Amino acid sequence: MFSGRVAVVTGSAQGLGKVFSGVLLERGSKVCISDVNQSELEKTYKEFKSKYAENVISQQCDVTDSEQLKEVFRKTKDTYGQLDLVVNNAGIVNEKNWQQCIDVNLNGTIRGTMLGMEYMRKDKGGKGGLILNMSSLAGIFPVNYTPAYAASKHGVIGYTRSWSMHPDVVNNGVRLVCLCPAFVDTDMIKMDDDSKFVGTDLAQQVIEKFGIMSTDHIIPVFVNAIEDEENNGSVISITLKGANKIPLPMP
Ligand SMILES: NC(=O)C1=CN([C@@H]2O[C@H](COP(=O)(O)OP(=O)(O)OC[C@H]3O[C@@H](n4cnc5c(N)ncnc54)[C@H](O)[C@@H]3O)[C@@H](O)[C@H]2O)C=CC1
Ligand SMILES: CCCCCC(=O)/C=C/C=C\C=C\C=C\[C@@H](O)[C@@H](O)CCCC(=O)O
Repeated sequence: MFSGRVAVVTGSAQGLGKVFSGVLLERGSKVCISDVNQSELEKTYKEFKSKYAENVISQQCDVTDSEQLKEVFRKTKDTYGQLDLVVNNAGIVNEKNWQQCIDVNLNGTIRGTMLGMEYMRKDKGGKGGLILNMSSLAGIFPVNYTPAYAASKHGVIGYTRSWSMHPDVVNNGVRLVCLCPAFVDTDMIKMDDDSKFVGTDLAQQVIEKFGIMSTDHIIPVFVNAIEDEENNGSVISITLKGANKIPLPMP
């Protein structure tokens, strides 16, 4: 299932993207890691390269820049000859610069999804594959201290679910899944920047309510989404209590 498969993971210099890339490499996949943060990307690349040799390549990429993202896909296909998995993981929280928040989280995911379909659809020369989009519990619940972030993550769910129901996509072997974790122990949830939230105290209260998961807690759900080839269109919440498929709301 993993051995010999080829993946692109955005925002993979650190945090969940780095963990996901490590999981794929450990299981024998080939991975193109990419991130806007060149210095962190370089460090992660060196770390992975020493363990996984030619199974890892790296390409700096800001997901708000279509040409840079296209280059990630081009380089991956040129190097490994195929593409089987796209993890649209790059994300930020920034309520002051809400435009950037939407552009990275939602538009970046849309760009990566469109490229993923272009490279993996059977009618376009691909072999089918999985597009795994990172949403959040903030894509399911309203979040009063991060409205733009919540909007971006609600958008990721709507976008992913919509394509997963398109016959041209389903019939050409591409499936799409959304992961929606609660708080995970990465730099994203650090209270280190006033521009992140509208009300750090409100954020703290909700973090206390949900608790903080280790990145390890997300791995089995990530692995299962890849292994379960019947899984298309799922939106999976992940909290300390476990993982659940969120049913479609009925009007
Ligand atoms: N940490 C958490 O509590 C949760 C995180 N998520 C989502 O998981 C994903 C990963 O987040 P974390 O690892 O927690 O955060 P993180 O802050 O540790 O990592 C995010 C990575 O994305 C990169 N990035 C930011 N802007 C970018 C851009 N324009 N282009 C390319 N890369 C860019 C960063 O440089 C960083 O390496 C995000 O989409 C986030 O919204 C979802 C739910 C909970
Ligand atoms: C603080 C960093 C945010 C970015 C990381 C992230 O995506 C984490 C999100 C985690 C969970 C958010 C959930 C918020 C829910 C509440 O706003 C509330 O509406 C839930 C009410 C549920 C209930 O009443 O039981």
